[in-house]
Amino acid sequence: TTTKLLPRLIRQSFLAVEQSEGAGARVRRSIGTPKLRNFSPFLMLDHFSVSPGAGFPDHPHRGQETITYLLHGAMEHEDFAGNRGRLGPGDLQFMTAGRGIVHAEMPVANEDGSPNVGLQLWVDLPKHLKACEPRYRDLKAEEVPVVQADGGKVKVKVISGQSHGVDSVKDLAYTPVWLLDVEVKPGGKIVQPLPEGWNAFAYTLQGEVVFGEEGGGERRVIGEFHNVVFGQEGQAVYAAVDEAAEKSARFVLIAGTPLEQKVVQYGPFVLTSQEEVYQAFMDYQTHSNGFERADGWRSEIGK
Ligand SMILES: Nc1ccc(F)c(C(=O)c2c[nH]c3ncc(Cl)cc23)c1F
Ligand SMILES: [Fe+3]
Repeated sequence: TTTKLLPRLIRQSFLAVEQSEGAGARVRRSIGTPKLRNFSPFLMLDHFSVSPGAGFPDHPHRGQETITYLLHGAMEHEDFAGNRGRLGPGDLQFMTAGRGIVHAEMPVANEDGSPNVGLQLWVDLPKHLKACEPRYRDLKAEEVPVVQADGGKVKVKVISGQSHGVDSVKDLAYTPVWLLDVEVKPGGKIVQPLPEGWNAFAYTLQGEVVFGEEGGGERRVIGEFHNVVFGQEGQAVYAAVDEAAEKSARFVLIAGTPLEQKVVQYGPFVLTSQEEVYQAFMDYQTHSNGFERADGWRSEIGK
């Protein structure tokens, strides 16, 4: 007999509302708005849509990690250290800004003129790593293990963490984070254990998902572009798709260790005190303490 896993209960769920960001880009921000702050280690989640002519031209980061996941199309990135690359469909980039990065993130034209769509998650860095050297970890779509379950009705891309006994590639981000991309066909269901005590949420990308345990506590039917925040108690997230649903559902399930530290944020500068945020702003203006290479630098792609 398999021991039944205690369900994580839903703390809140809400629709992510579209807003402008960068230069002409559109994002559905579901973490980093008044609806959901103080959700350590998560600082921001943007579901972005961007076409050529728009983008995220030259801008700085300090004190956080960004995880960019391309869902459709491609994005180019270029930073002040000469790093340059392209993320295609299903690819990810784990960028540790640490003491300072200045870069641009711009869309690539798609033949059919469709926008480039993806997720960018900002994760707080532990205080002792906020001044670390910047680092990139690229994860190509083909490096992401995929596991099937529930007779093929469930498919999980194990981007980071573990699902149904399959482990992801290791050591992608400094702050421990699980990132699972889950697709459930009509009539399918999944019980996904998550590390106990971690903060966890789901963001729905397509279709309708029923979160909550059958015959157990509360169950909620969630449509697309919603953020579902789970309580820290419990061992697993229960999700299912109605047998009669017209199409499969897809959501990312994300969990991370809460960091016991203050979050003081001014845009892309995320530190633990007001003084350090002021210092970040000054360093960026004076090209100091990690922003030296910003002096006179302009990206090719962000022009
Ligand atoms: N104004 C402003 C200030 C600081 C930033 F970091 C950004 C920024 O780069 C992004 C914010 N959401 C994003 N989603 C996806 C991607 Cl690829 C980039 C971003 C930005 F736009
Ligand atoms: Fe950026």
